Amino acid sequence: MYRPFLPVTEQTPVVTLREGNTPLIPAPAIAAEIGRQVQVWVKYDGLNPTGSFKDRGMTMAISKAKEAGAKAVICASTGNTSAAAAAYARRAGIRAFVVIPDGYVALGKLSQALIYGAEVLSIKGNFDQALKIVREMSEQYPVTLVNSVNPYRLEGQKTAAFEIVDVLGDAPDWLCIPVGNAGNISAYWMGFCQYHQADRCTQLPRMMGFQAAGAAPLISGQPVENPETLATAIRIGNPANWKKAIAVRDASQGAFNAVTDEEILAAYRLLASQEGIFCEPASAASVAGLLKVKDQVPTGATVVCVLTGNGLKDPDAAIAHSNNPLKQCIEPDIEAVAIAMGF
Ligand SMILES: N[C@@H](CCOP(=O)(O)O)C(=O)O
Repeated sequence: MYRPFLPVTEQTPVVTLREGNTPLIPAPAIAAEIGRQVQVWVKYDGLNPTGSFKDRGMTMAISKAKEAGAKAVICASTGNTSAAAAAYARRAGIRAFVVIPDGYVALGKLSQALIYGAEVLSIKGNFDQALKIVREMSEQYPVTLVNSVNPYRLEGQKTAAFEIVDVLGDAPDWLCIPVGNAGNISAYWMGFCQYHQADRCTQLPRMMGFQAAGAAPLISGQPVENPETLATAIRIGNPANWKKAIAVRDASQGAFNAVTDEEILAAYRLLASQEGIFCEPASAASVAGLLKVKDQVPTGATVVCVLTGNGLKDPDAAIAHSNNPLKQCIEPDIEAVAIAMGF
């Protein structure tokens, strides 16, 4: 459907798992927190084949790598990129190497990379150090880099913007999005701009980017040497797409803000308990950010919050931060269960 907007030809061996076409879901509970007839939607990209938005970019990056004859791909990852790279490389019959920060990749993501057959190397360092290594590796060895510095990644990821316009009939007034390595905000903007040029929408959104307070280089203006946040997907201190993201913010008259881990967790719980939507913690930064700046939302505005990854990616976070304690060790009879249920 979006082929005319993508750099593919008849010769491109398209490697796909039928990614994209994810739901744009109304979020009335979040809208009620803001009031003033503001409409809030969430773009739930956690419903992609490997559970995150990375699949949109990886179908393009791996297809183009295969077209160019690559035999191996490499990425640094906080988890989602590694899962997507591993799955699409397997589908293409290409080797995948992933370099991850030891101890900071959520369980679901690590298990995905392993079961898809990636060769996983965990370093005693953070994501920024891992990215530096894989960039150098791709310059010195026959491996194609599939992080978001690969331009085909952003080409694929821009399709999420097309889908939003196709559902809403126009671009939203605001797009709220988590910012880690800052590729996705750049991809969305490219998508909105291309659709605008093609007369598919009449306006462009303000791009509102949100980083975790402990990993907020785009807000402080300085790289963060030791980024820290429970939102491990955006635990990045020196984003590869830094300059692009600043250009997007300025061109869209948008803004970047930081949200604390407590604000992220409050939004994470709100999404699950009020909207029935289970995303990973980093995804909830978009909603946490919207709620933080809610007084700035124009009356009657349409706002889309991007939810980048599925909650099942990080089951430890859900168990640790749920308000609902597990009622354990109940005797196996109906009376004991009824009492535990409060009847
Ligand atoms: N959160 C990311 C970090 C790498 O981002 P990328 O978009 O440059 O691949 C991940 O999932 O690894």
